[in-house]
Amino acid sequence: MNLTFTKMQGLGNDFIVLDGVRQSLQLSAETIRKLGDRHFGIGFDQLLLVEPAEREGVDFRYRIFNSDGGEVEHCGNGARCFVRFVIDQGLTDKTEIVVDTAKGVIRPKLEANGLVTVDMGEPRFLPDEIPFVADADSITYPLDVKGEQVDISVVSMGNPHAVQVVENVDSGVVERQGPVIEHHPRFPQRVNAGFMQVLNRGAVKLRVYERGAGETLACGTGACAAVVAGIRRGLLDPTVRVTTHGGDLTISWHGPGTPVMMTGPAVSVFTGQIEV
Ligand SMILES: N[C@H](CCC[C@H](N)C(=O)O)C(=O)O
Repeated sequence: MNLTFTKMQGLGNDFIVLDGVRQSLQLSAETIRKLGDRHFGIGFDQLLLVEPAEREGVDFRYRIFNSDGGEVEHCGNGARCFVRFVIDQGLTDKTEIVVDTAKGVIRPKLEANGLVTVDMGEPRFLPDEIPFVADADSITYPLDVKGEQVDISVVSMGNPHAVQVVENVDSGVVERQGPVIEHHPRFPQRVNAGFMQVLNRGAVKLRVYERGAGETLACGTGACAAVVAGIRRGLLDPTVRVTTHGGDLTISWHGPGTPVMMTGPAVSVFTGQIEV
């Protein structure tokens, strides 16, 4: 089958986006892994599949697959690229879109300045909601990382995140601890491992070693989880600039019962075709 795809990126977190509205697509995990291979395939962190809405009041459905072939619940940078894609492809004439994802409904909006703002939904914290193995709910949890004792916060944005506050994100801690935390036995569905360096109450640096993809240049849900964790720890104000290796995101959260809001860029790189 000849597959048309659009290569996109949000702060260097890169995707291929497929139109599952005008064509019916069923891709196996093996095909997704092959497409995601940066040497033998196209290469991406995640594959985004745009599908027709399945119910009233929703414009589209959007599915997300990591480069390891696994389907996941949510992707923040991907949500921004999704909006850019459906508008560029003429699949909608709206600029504010209601989208069904595996984690629930999100509402991305293309702003007049070309950036995209996404209502990322409410964060969840209870261990069972992550999922994370713990005896009780807490702001932080001690975690043994192959002999290193660290304190993490756990946050679900629909997908699981373990967030640490570190002195220096570029000290080697991401390379050393990221893969170990991703596969830590206390995370039954694995986890995205975030490392946050607090610069001041309105600015952080963040690196994320992602579940099923390894370290990415930026992680939207990871930025949301990190800001929420920092606010709950009393370290951050409600609106924060998150600086990643791929660039800056603006994240806002006003406490329990409110959604996390994310604003950032979305860029189409090229469109191509490939035989699958
Ligand atoms: N890069 C995505 C996160 C993908 C999440 C995926 N790595 C997982 O949850 O397994 C983002 O911008 O939010």
